[in-house]
Amino acid sequence: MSKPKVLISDKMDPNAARIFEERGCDVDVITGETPEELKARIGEYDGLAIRSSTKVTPEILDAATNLKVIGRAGIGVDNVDIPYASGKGVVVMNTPFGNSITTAEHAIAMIMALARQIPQADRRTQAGEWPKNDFMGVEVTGKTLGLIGAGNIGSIVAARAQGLKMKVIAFDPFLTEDRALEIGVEKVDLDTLLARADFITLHTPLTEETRNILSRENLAKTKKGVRIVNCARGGLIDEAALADALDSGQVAGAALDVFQTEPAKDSPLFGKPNFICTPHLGASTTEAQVNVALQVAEQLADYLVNGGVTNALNMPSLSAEEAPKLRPYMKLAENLGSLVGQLAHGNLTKINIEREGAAAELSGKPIEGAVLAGLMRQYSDTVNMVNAPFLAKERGLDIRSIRHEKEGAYNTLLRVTVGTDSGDRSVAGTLFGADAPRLVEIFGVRIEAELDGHMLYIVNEDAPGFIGRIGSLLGENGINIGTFNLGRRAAGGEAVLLLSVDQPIPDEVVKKACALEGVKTVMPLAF
Ligand SMILES: NC(=O)c1ccc[n+]([C@@H]2O[C@H](COP(=O)([O-])OP(=O)(O)OC[C@H]3O[C@@H](n4cnc5c(N)ncnc54)[C@H](O)[C@@H]3O)[C@@H](O)[C@H]2O)c1
Ligand SMILES: O=C(O)[C@H](O)COP(=O)(O)O
Repeated sequence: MSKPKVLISDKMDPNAARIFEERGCDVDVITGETPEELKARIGEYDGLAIRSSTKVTPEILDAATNLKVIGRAGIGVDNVDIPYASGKGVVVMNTPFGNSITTAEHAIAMIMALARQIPQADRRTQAGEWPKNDFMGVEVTGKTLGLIGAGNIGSIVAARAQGLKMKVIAFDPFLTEDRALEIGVEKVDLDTLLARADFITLHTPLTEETRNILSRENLAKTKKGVRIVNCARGGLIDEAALADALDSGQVAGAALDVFQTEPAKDSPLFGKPNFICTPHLGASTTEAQVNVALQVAEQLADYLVNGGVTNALNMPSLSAEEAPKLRPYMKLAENLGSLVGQLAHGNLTKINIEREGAAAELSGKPIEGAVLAGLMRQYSDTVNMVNAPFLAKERGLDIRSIRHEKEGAYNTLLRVTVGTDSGDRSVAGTLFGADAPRLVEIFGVRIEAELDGHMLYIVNEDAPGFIGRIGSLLGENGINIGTFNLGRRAAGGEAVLLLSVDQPIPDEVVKKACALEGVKTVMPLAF
């Protein structure tokens, strides 16, 4: 049998190539190629090892006719089109913890550099100026640090900042009071954090919820003279608004490691006296790069040589025997988790996963993992079916798997109920035939829908003419409807509409839909 072939397409510690060879793979290290060059080459390879520079787009994946696995030596996988890779049957793995300490240390270094303007003072001192009177710093002792995102990296930053005698407050919808207590931070809402923090540091993935979380409006709500650090992802801050806030003095200093467009060759922030930056160096230490290179090579080689799955973002760990029976349930479970995660807002406290009829005969753990991965992917791009239950428990979520042997209206059913501040919310689904997952109930309303691609969820008053109005609105905006699914509580009561559409729905169309007569809720969804 020929050896699996792996391409390392981003700069990576040489230990990665060594491990691939030792584990029985052929490996090429070819970095810095253009997308066209990579597209021409990728067809030869079974495995692809990357960092953040290689963009794994649908075009690359279409050309990757032999590709079985992509390994990200690092955390963020926003450079990989995971749904498209999943559709092509390509497993995507990352190394969720290998560079967390290093990145947290970079954030702390940025906080200190901002407090004492070290880069600016260094530049002028080395230019022979000796500008001793131009750099009055601030102490961090006793200051309030606001964490936006208190996951792996955020909680390490919290521990380090506490060592510096800072008071740490955190905004993170997935942070439970127990976990907050454990890491010694005060859990607050975003507006409180903005109003109270002397320093703000961001540690969330880039999602639809976090994009622009420091918008112009939110920057205006900050404490005057705040200092801001972003070592997470570009796109979390409105860079033009930040530049204005630095000019006005609302923000006293900002330090970015990541930019909306990378490589950042130009930015409204460049040249501002109170702005410092690094070129996405958060993970760049010898220690972190050795960690992630070793881990990614071990994981990819194990999958290619032995079929073992570790830290996969789009695949559960399954034995060869169970796999075919469980696979359609896993898809249903992940979709139900994702649906309830996208629709249920507020602090989640509990999750009940009920299996009824034929589903009750199956192993509960993979189904639980799939529900939690779907649910938590809204909050973190490091979550997978293997680590989702662990992360959910660590964050204090009360998770219950419940079996009902007796069949109800369906001979097999999964029901996911989440408890939030505003009450319990529940969705349910079944399989049509042996393997076609279908949603059959949403928040108490019976409906039948396939959850796939881009969708629009609408709750409206059940009244004549509404379907025509929404159809016309989407048509006028060039949005093609794929499927149209309706349900209602009672005639003339609340109705639910779930549409699948061929493209993402722009914000302005969502706003127009919200303004239609009788509409109560409009939410774009993605599966
Ligand atoms: N600069 C770098 O080189 C570098 C290196 C490593 C990681 N990163 C990035 O850092 C980020 C954090 O990594 P991590 O390992 O801590 O991830 P993580 O998944 O452990 O933590 C992310 C946290 O963000 C929280 N979150 C999600 N949505 C939120 C929202 N709307 N508001 C507030 N909090 C929200 C989650 O609940 C979670 O606790 C990722 O984007 C990762 O890609 C950057
Ligand atoms: O998400 C990550 O792990 C970081 O952004 C590191 O990216 P890099 O490996 O390209 O430095």
